[in-house]
Amino acid sequence: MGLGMDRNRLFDTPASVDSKTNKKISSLPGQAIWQAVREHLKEVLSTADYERWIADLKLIAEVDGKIVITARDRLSFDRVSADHRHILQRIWKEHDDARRDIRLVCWKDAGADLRAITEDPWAEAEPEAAAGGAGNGTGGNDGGATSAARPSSGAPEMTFGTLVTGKSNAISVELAKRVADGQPVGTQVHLISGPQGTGKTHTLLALRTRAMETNADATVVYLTAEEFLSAYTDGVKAKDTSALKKRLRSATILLIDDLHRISGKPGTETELFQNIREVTGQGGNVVLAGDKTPGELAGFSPRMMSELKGATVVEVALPDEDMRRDIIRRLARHIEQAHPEFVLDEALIERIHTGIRGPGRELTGAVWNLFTEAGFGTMAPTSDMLERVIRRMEGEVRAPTIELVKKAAMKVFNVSKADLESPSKARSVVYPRQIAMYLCREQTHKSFPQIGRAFGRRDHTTVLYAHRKLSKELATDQELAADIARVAAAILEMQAAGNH
Ligand SMILES: Nc1ncnc2c1ncn2[C@@H]1O[C@H](COP(=O)(O)OP(=O)(O)OP(=O)(O)O)[C@@H](O)[C@H]1O
Repeated sequence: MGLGMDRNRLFDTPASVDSKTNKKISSLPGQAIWQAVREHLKEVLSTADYERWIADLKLIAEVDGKIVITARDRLSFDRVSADHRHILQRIWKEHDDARRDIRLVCWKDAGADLRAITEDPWAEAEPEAAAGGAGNGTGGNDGGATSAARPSSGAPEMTFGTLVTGKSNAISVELAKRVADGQPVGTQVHLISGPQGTGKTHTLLALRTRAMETNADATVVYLTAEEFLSAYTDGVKAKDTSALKKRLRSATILLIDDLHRISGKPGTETELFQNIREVTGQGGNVVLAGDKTPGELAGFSPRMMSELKGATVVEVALPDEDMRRDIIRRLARHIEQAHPEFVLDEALIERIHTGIRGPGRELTGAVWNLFTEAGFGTMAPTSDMLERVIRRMEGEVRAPTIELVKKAAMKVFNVSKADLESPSKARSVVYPRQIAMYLCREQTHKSFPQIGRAFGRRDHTTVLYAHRKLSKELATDQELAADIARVAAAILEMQAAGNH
């Protein structure tokens, strides 16, 4: 895959200086590095995550020494910021001898400085590709496949053959197989619920593959709730949602992933509800997946709740010990077929199982990281390599709580919790509060409204404003950057001391 190639060759164009901001800007820096970074990410992320969130990112410029990578819309910006920013940064630095920092921006919010030096990076995308992403809500079995289902190099396909089954997911797997095979399952709407990373997407995509293999008449449409939301919003803006409706209603099996992500959006939810009704009215099946049971879901309308409560609900739990070992073992064996040097013995498998505390996603992530550490499978993995992977991953994936971020800011700036949550506009309070809000957004994976509520029930726009302001100022304000780093260091220290 040519990793490491061109590491020292930067395709930088001569830098210019923006007269208003005084920032040094050059367009198209390090495209060769970006290519290598994308290949590397393809190896370490799941196929679904890579195709859904990374494949569409564009590197557009270098501004004041930072590499600017842009996401097409707020949805992908938010998701990449929350879930993949750290790994993107780390892998970039591995490939860039200059070890530049990355700045992630949403193209829709990009400032005039960036728009002045680069055209809309997606303008040239061929219509098919542009339509197949998060935009139009397609994703059936007829070639309009959703990004999540596209195969990529390396990772095993998400089928029932590669899904480890045990006590924690036996019922959801059985349900999915029955739906795929067209066997009656009682209701026509089904909800698979369970914690993140436990294989719900894997199950839906496996269902899809099986239905396509066994039933030529089946029309399977898979899309995430966010893709639905985004397609619906685009349709409303264009005053035409008919294409989305037509597509969804053609389904004999409709699969909607990450359902919880549209709770609290009444228009979208009503539209989804009507599509569900339409599919079931024609005798089709709908399988929804999300990280909450109907009882835990908040923010849905009574009509949608009643629909969900009438559904068959199957819960997926965290995998037990044997399943965890099996998830690691199966992926390792899969990689070994293409990379015979990459042999994971039982001791290493055991160490991944004990060292990585998270669910399936983190276990498979650890195997891919070890693969990378072992020269992309060109060397036998060793326990030293694995210890490095575990240290990196466990450091990276443990997000602090909002309360811990507050505590760290209180310690660094010597302010009280009451100050941070108060309406005070004194600079001595506003400054630490904004830094705490900024770090909450960067590190806790919480939404703007959740953070706002935790800071004296403030509106989410206050948090959004603080985050935008600091993100912008950080590029030029060394003192601010140092203060943010001090709070981030205090968070790490407190975590090391067992605080969460
Ligand atoms: N039981 C399992 N067998 C094999 N692989 C698994 C299993 N559980 C999880 N994985 C792997 O972990 C990764 C994450 O799984 P997946 O995306 O399906 O989880 P999820 O429950 O949908 O998560 P989220 O709620 O965050 O969307 C995938 O690469 C998947 O193949």
